[in-house]
Amino acid sequence: MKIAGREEMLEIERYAMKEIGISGAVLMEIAGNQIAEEIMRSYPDQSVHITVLVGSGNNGGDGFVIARRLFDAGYTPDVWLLADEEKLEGDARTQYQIHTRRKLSLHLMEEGLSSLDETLKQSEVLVDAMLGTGVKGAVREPLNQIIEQVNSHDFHVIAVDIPSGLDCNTGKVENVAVEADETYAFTMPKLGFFLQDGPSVIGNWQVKNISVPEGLADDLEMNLPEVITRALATASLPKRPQFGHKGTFGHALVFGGSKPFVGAPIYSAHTAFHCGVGLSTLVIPEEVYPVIASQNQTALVRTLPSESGHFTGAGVEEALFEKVTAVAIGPGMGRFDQGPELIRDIIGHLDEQPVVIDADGLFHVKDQLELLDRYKGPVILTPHPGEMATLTGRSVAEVEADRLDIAQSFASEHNVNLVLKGHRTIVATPHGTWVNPLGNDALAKGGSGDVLTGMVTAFLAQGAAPDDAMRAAVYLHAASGEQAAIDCSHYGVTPDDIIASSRKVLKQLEGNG
Ligand SMILES: NC(=O)C1=CN([C@@H]2O[C@H](COP(=O)(O)OP(=O)(O)OC[C@H]3O[C@@H](n4cnc5c(N)ncnc54)[C@H](O)[C@@H]3O)[C@@H](O)[C@H]2O)[C@@H](O)CC1
Ligand SMILES: [K+]
Repeated sequence: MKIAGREEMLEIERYAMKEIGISGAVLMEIAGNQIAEEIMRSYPDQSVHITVLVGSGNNGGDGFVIARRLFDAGYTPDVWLLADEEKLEGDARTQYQIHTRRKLSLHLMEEGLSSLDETLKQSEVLVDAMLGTGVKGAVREPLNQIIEQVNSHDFHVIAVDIPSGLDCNTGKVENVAVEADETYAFTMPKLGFFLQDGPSVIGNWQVKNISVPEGLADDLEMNLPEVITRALATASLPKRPQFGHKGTFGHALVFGGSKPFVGAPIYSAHTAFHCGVGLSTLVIPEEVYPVIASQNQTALVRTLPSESGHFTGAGVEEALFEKVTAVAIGPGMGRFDQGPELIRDIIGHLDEQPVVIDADGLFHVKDQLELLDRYKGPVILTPHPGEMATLTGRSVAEVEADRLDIAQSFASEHNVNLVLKGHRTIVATPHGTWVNPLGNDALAKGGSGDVLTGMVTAFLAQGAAPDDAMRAAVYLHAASGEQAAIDCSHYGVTPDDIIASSRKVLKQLEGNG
């Protein structure tokens, strides 16, 4: 499922109209019909009090269609035109004329905001057709006040295409936006659904096909980001030959650990094991061996010389003699003077196997990014926004405000594969971008990132291509967090619960495949 920004959506719709020949009025009719049908399905009782708020642009035009279809089906919605009727243009004007010529009831702004508030107080369902993809900047008077009124009421809010006030491209809410329970997006979800404030205002979202198939984006040679759907995540999992032996399923190696962080590498190595690798090996500083050995049952363990609880940088060659098929560097590694050299040394000794760099591994690599482009095998980086800020020399706020572009350009510039973690995690390669639609607060805990590293490394070790491994891992990780929150509460989820839930989720995905 592709994701569009404002300009791409306009170009695709223009193409559908001009080159394919479906008129804007037809598109609007289909769009409005689709949402009216959803409302009628959810609310079969025609006495339900529905209010439709209609704005001045084409989003408002959709609102007129929804209202007309509801009237036709025996409902009696309150329809409010929140714009000067003289200024309506194009298809929206046509819909307004159909509405008034049909003598369907319509409230105008002259009736006053207090009268509108009276209507809102009695409403059970609110259809938000005020502003769509065309919103620019902060919402102006009086719509900003109306949106605040809408948000203060407790009815079911259905947003047409996008909640009014949410920026389609950036996901930013400048001053105010409708807080929707349901958003029905036409043709494709919009970028803003996944960025900044978007996830907190869109509610549950669904795409409605209005006879503009997303495939038109390919005709126009657009390289759009895609949603990691359940089907895509399933298809991205490595295939498992039924008669394979443990050598078939790869060997994951996790370089990490230090005196303050003994749990991190264990989480990564255990996760790899739970996600299908034949063998999982921990490479740790020898001083932490007793603690790690006492907590670890699944992974093989190798130790390297250490000093003050960290690797000294010596002995890398010995740790890599196994038939390793993927390497993770960083979980719990900490910061120490020899870190950059250690990373160089590990990468220098690898034989084109995929390498995942996370946590302080990213800190040690930040001043030698050329190393990544030079390496002949695939490189996967899994930064959270703070680590991404370190890698790019920006502030966390700058990274968060421009996640998608920053991830895309970093991946292309350094020829790496990137998982930019966050509430809606982004996967970027030099060739494509994907957005994970899942994830919750249960994942926001120390150790959760180490689990994700273990998942990516596991799938790479089993032979998945980097984009497949990243998509499968971020989806599995987030779905496991959601599952764990159901089983253990949002407060109580630990990394071990995420690992345990990942088996449930993998079982469901296996069943789908
Ligand atoms: N283009 C098409 O073919 C189709 C468009 N559709 C609908 O059209 C929408 C886009 O329509 P438009 O491009 O007309 O734009 P919108 O209807 O989203 O908004 C444009 C109107 O909002 C006003 N406006 C913009 N920024 C504002 C602000 N900050 N404060 C207050 N008012 C503001 C503008 O003056 C303009 O009148 C989509 O979201 C979708 O709902 C659908 O009907 C399907 C077909
Ligand atoms: K809207």
